[in-house]
Amino acid sequence: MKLSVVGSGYVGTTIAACFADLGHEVTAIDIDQSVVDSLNRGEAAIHEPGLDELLADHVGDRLTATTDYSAITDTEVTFLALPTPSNKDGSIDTSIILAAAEAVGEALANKTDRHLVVTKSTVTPGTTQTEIAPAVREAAGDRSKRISFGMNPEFLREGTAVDDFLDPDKIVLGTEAGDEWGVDTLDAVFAPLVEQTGAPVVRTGIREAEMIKYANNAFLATKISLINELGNICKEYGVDAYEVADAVGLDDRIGEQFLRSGVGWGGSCFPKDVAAIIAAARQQGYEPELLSAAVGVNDRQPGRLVDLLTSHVDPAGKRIAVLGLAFKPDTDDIRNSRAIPLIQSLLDQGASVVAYDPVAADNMRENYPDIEYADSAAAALDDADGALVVTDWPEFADLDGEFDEMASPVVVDGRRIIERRDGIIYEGLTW
Ligand SMILES: NC(=O)C1=CN([C@@H]2O[C@H](COP(=O)(O)OP(=O)(O)OC[C@H]3O[C@@H](n4cnc5c(N)ncnc54)[C@H](O)[C@@H]3O)[C@@H](O)[C@H]2O)C=CC1
Ligand SMILES: O=C(O)[C@H]1O[C@H](OP(=O)(O)OP(=O)(O)OC[C@H]2O[C@@H](n3ccc(=O)[nH]c3=O)[C@H](O)[C@@H]2O)[C@H](O)[C@@H](O)[C@@H]1O
Repeated sequence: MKLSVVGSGYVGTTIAACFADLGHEVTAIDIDQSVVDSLNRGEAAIHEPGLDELLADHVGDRLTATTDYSAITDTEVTFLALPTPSNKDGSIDTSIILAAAEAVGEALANKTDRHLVVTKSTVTPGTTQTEIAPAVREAAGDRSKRISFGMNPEFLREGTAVDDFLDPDKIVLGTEAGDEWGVDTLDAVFAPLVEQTGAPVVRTGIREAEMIKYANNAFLATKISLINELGNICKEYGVDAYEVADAVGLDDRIGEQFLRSGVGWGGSCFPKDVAAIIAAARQQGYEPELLSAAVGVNDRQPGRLVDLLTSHVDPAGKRIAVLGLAFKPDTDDIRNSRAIPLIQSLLDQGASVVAYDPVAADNMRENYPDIEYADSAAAALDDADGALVVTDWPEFADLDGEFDEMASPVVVDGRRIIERRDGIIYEGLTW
């Protein structure tokens, strides 16, 4: 099939490359010329394992990128993979996706055949039908009756995006009631993936599909906050939260995943999506107490990490190493990284911060141009009076003699990645 994907960020680039890999002909559309140029060279503008290999296989053949929306008219289905950032009150800002929807509608005004527009972005229940569809339809004018709408939430994780997309736990396809053509068309897009993986397909309504995405992320974020709360209690007792979580996770009803306690959840989605569903619930007149508490626990964890450091060393005027800047390993994404409140708190207390991350330093430099960025964990630790471990990059597990070079070897681990060892003062956040 011929598909177009509007927005070539983490989700758009991944799904465009994966759809091409599944045999579809894909046109990626982005407003940013440099993103388009980079894609057409076969290079992703983002760091995501396996993506460049897929691009190398398919760019110039089944995958091309352009800034020209008119390319949509030559495709059957358009996926909208645009950002849906937070407004101040936590609700989603739909201005970017609506601008794209309008541009899609303008292009479709020149198409005679039927077309399916699918929301891939995370949007609160009702957004596709009450905002996106009207924006497309108004711009498409007379042709608007030939346009169907769908919602296909994305569950991929950054760092494992390609594997997650090509081996999903589930595929959720939301369409409008009675729109058989829409159902069949969306089914056809995913048929090669279903054939390849046997993944279960959930066929549902558009609002249900929108809500499933929020329920999924709210559940996972709350699960982490719950294990963090329990971990904080474990720390008070001197009990190892990881031993507790390992045992608790053996209960099939709980499951072993997402029970790693520590400095909390960051990234572009959990914070934004939990805030959005809280705001949306409030708009409906419901006050979601548990989700607000999950955010509260998460917001508190970085402060607890700094408190553990200050219980051993006063950061004022001291050189403090921050190991890990990305919100999780295998990505250069620093959006809502726990490193941000940590660095800020250290600077507020007068510390001289030296940060290290294998791939995310350049992104953090935009937020904090004036702190020192080391080329290696060893260089960051050299002569440091304390170290905070923020991201569980596997290379940190190999650190050993590097700690001997610290001026005062206080290591506070927010991710359980460093081994407790002789010669260092080691504090785990929840163990
Ligand atoms: N990042 C992730 O892991 C996941 C994100 N999502 C959701 O997917 C959506 C997209 O997120 P990301 O891919 O992370 O965003 P992103 O910020 O990485 O990429 C967005 C892209 O859209 C482009 N763009 C902006 N305005 C445009 C326009 N009018 N026309 C064409 N292109 C335009 C930008 O230049 C950028 O390349 C969001 O709703 C997010 O919540 C869902 C699952 C996973
Ligand atoms: O909607 C999204 O964008 C995506 O959000 C998350 O994916 P992602 O944010 O890429 O990363 P995760 O692996 O879920 O980690 C999120 C945060 O939780 C933290 N985390 C994760 C697991 C855990 O046990 N403990 C923990 O603190 C990570 O360090 C990270 O800061 C979801 O896992 C994806 O299913 C979803 O598609």
